[in-house]
Order: sequence, then C-alpha cells, then structure tokens
Amino acid sequence: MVEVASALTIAGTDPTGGAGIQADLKSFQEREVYGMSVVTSVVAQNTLGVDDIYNLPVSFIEKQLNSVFQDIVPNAVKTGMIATVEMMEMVATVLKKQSVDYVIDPVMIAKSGHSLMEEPSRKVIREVLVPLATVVTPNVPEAEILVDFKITNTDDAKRAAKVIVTELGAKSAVVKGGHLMGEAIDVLYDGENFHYFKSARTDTKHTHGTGCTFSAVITAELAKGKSVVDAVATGKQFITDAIHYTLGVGKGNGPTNHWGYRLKGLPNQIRRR
Ligand SMILES: Nc1ncnc2c1ncn2[C@@H]1O[C@H](COP(=O)(O)OP(=O)(O)O)[C@@H](O)[C@H]1O
Ligand SMILES: Cc1ncc(COP(=O)(O)OP(=O)(O)O)c(N)n1
Repeated sequence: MVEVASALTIAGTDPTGGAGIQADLKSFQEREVYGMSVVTSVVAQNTLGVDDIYNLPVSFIEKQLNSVFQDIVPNAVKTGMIATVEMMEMVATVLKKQSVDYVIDPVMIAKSGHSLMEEPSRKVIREVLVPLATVVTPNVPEAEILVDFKITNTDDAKRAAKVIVTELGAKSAVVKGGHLMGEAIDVLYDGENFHYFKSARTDTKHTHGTGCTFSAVITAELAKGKSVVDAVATGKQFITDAIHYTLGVGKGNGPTNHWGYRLKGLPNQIRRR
C-alpha cells in the first residue's frame, strides 16, 4: 500500500517558475507529496527582478482556502509571500481552526531587492503568524527584522533562532546562512537543542527561489510525518543539490534545479538546449 501525504502552499507566484508557488509545487512533487496552492499575490517577476505585484482581494484568498479545506485537508501547510496585514490576519484565523504542521517562510524582500511584504506587515507577522508555526525559516535579513538585532555570524543566527522560539512563540526556527560568509550553515533551534546543517558554499549567482524550495521540502517532509530535525536535514540536502546542479536558465539570477538530487555523484554537465 502507498500512503499519500498532501501539502498546501499559500504564497505568491513566479511566472518563470523559480520561486513562489511554482517552486513550492515542484518541491512537493519531487518529495512525492500531493501539492496544493492558494495564490495570495500575482507577481510579474523573472530572474532579473520584480516588475509588478497584484495582491488578490483578501476575500478571494479566503475563498480559495475554503475550497481546499472543505475538500482535501492538507497534512502540512506553508506560507510564503503574505503581503499585507489583512491577509495575515485572515490566514491566521483559518489556520487556527486546523491542526496541521505549519511552516512559515517569512518572505519580505526578494534577492533582487524588491519588497514582497508591505512595511507594516513585517512587524505584524511576529504577533499574528509566528506563534502558530511549527517551523519558521527566515534568511538573515528576515531574521534581523523578526528579532531586532544584527546577525553577522552563526552565533548571532543561533541567538536569533532561540529568540524566535522563546520570545515570539514558534515551536522551532531555522535561521538560514545563505546570506553569511563561508560555509552555508543553517541553525535550527527546536525548543531544546540547536542543530547545525552545513554545506560547502557553491559559487553561483543562480540562487533565485532557494528559500522557497528549502521551506517547501521541509513542509513536504512534515506532511509525511517526519520530525522537524529530519525535515530540515532533507531540506538542506535537497537545496544543496538543487544549487549545485544549476540549470543556468534566465538572463539574471537563475532558479535552482529541483531534480538536482537525482544527479548526485554525476559530473555537473548540464547545458541548456
Ligand atoms: N551559495 C550557496 N551554496 C550553498 N548553499 C546555499 C547557498 N546560498 C544559499 N544556500 C542555502 O540555501 C538555503 C536558502 O538560504 P538563503 O539564501 O539564506 O535563503 P533565501 O533564499 O530565503 O534568501 C539555505 O539552506 C542555505 O544554506
Ligand atoms: C512570489 C515569491 N515568493 C518568494 C520569493 C522569494 O524567494 P526566495 O526563495 O527568498 O529567493 P529570491 O527570489 O529572493 O531569490 C519570490 N521571489 N517570489
């Protein structure tokens, strides 16, 4: 017998497929989890940057959520781009009625520098969504906004992960090290212990959507019933291979390769057709 787990992403779009909902669904599929999606914002973006953002009316996002929860209740949920305070409050109200694992990727600013979350929402997410989370997965700039101090090394990241749990109320937090120097070290605090997930840093500009993919894999693994530590370990391995076996598509900062893990051990000889 084959068991099927399902996961839902509540996030914005990337028509070029590297980040947002598109990256999440590719990740769910690769981890053999049935993927579902609720769109919050339609984003005109590509590997060169963000051109424009259209926020869907909150009432319509709510309708999409109702469509999902009335039919297929997911085993785990992730949120990515939730641009406004009103969206956050509605999502919190819906999720409070469910008992599912919940991963927050607190997407604030794209690597291209464009804002994906309105300014007031950056503080509000701490009170409204973070306390509901099984895992929060901020990058360094996002963690700095959540905890209100600078993060320049792994010790600071450790302190931030602990504050997100002990002061902001998440069950666990992993502060990603993609924006620091040296090895790419992600620090997880699970409420009791710290765990470190390390990889060599790949010298590449093609890291568009790394955070989306990493958090989507964690969501998929939680949906299958894995522990937070195992889910983060799988997320880290998956994103390391996805970055290493880069596809090199796009004129700017390209996406990662969601089937990179299948090439493990092979020489990196991908050439675009
Ligand atoms: N150049 C790199 N080489 C290897 N791993 C990386 C690199 N850049 C990011 N990562 C990893 O990718 C994941 C996403 O990290 P990060 O880039 O910090 O997030 P975001 O995409 O949200 O800004 C983390 O697991 C991080 O360690
Ligand atoms: C719709 C949407 N959501 C999230 C992001 C940010 O993705 P991230 O994984 O943080 O990587 P970058 O795109 O910032 O490189 C996004 N761009 N779009």
